Amino acid sequence: ALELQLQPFAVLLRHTLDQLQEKDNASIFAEPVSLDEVPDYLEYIQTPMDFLTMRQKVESHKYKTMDEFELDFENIINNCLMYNAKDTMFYRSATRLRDQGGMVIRASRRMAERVG
Ligand SMILES: CC(=O)c1c[nH]c2ccccc12
Repeated sequence: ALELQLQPFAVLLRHTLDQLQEKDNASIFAEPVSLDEVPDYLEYIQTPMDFLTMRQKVESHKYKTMDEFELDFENIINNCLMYNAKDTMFYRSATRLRDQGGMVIRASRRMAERVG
């Protein structure tokens, strides 16, 4: 497809994002944490991140490398591990997403090297 020629990296990141979001089956990372629901969130979390924001960054070509993309993904995880207590579904979902997502990103890195 023409798109693959013009923006192979964006296609790869979009596909990677789709695979990462499949691991978030409760969709707790799908959108920014609501500051209405969680008014104290920004007292604890300096750089909020979520999959919707990442998707917008992919579409606007904000990610130049897989490292930048992975930093935002790690941010989603670490924010959740910091804000939520260990005995919560949120905390456990973050550790599971970290483990399962790690494999997804490693595979995408290898693909990026090939497309490189
Ligand atoms: C990802 C995350 O931490 C959250 C996602 N939704 C939430 C609602 C209340 C408190 C935390 C959250």
